[in-house]
Amino acid sequence: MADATMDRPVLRVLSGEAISPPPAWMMRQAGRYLPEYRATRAEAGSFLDLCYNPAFATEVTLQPIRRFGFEASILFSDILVVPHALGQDVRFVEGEGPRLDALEGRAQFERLREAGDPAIFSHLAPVFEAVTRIRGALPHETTLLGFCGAPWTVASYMIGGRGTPDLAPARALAAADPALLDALLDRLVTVQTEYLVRQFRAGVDAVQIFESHAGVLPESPDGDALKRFSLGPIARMVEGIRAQVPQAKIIVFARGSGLDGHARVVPETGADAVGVDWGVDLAALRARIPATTVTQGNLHPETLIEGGDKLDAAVDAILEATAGLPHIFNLGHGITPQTPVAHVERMLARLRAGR
Ligand SMILES: Cc1c2[nH]c(c1CCC(=O)O)Cc1[nH]c(c(CCC(=O)O)c1C)Cc1[nH]c(c(CCC(=O)O)c1C)Cc1[nH]c(c(C)c1CCC(=O)O)C2
Repeated sequence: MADATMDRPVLRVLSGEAISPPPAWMMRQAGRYLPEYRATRAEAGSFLDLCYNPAFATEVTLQPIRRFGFEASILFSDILVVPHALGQDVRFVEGEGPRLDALEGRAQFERLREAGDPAIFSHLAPVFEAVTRIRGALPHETTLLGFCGAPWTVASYMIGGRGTPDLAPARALAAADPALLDALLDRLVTVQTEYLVRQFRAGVDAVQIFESHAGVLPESPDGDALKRFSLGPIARMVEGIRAQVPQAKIIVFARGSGLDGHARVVPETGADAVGVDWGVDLAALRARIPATTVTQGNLHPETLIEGGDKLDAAVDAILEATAGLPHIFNLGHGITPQTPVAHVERMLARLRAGR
């Protein structure tokens, strides 16, 4: 492990080292903007068939590494395989996104698998198999990232049955039956702690926890909803993972939590790095947090679509805001299907110009 850490630039940054230019990867780097992804996806069948087939999942994970030589590779899967493993029906509707059988109250909660049910991890076995294959196929110096969704983000999909802009169903359940929401969050903390531990045992070098819905939370009686519903449950996962994998490197991406929320991520969760969304002023965040804190991300996915001089300037601004500081280059949210591949190449050329 110690040797691999020294050889893998992303792991070195996660240990606190500033590298210039910073190592790079992109959220959703295996996805529909790549023709080779669309071809494999067509061959695999449905999106979930792709996720649960270790050979196909390995192939699409490696595609962006072959094409662009990113310094990190992220396991190809989805945050919603966990509700699926808990026994909830999950489908991906073409052009519309995920659909789950909404968890509206106690009756549906009682039907979910209990945290200790071995069927949960036999359902997820193809994910661990994919991790081991990917690690075996990646260049030695490429960091392999595992991931899962944060408890609140996953719970909001389980309750709403789909992505909704205001998360009204999840917030309504929180108001009507707060104990039920707590029970659901607890189950997700327990199951996903073990899920990430098993990803480490299968071969990932680090993990990212995606709190995509940190910007929309229920009311909390103590006025600190971010702690109660998001950072608190994530902190319990971080502690649980480290109890079993002491050297585990963990990135937390709390999208929509604002400058204050981003500044709280590392101190309040114990994570090694904070993922920065595109809405946050990176220079202002860096001025607020200790120089030793590791940051990642921030490039607006729309700027990548736009390309040209604006893209160059945005890359330069990120380099300037993080000069001499530990930073991993990334977007501030996932790359979208309409992004031209040539713009990704331009972004990397600008970034690597000084190398
Ligand atoms: C909220 C969320 C989901 N999934 C994920 C999140 C958190 C990050 C974020 O906020 O975007 C995380 C995710 N989803 C996917 C990955 C794979 C690794 C990667 O390359 O980043 C990761 C890390 C593949 C995917 N997950 C999905 C796709 C597109 C599906 C396809 O190929 O048809 C991919 C490549 C589908 C998905 N999955 C999800 C949604 C809302 C959608 C539909 C949106 C869309 O269609 O782009 C749930």
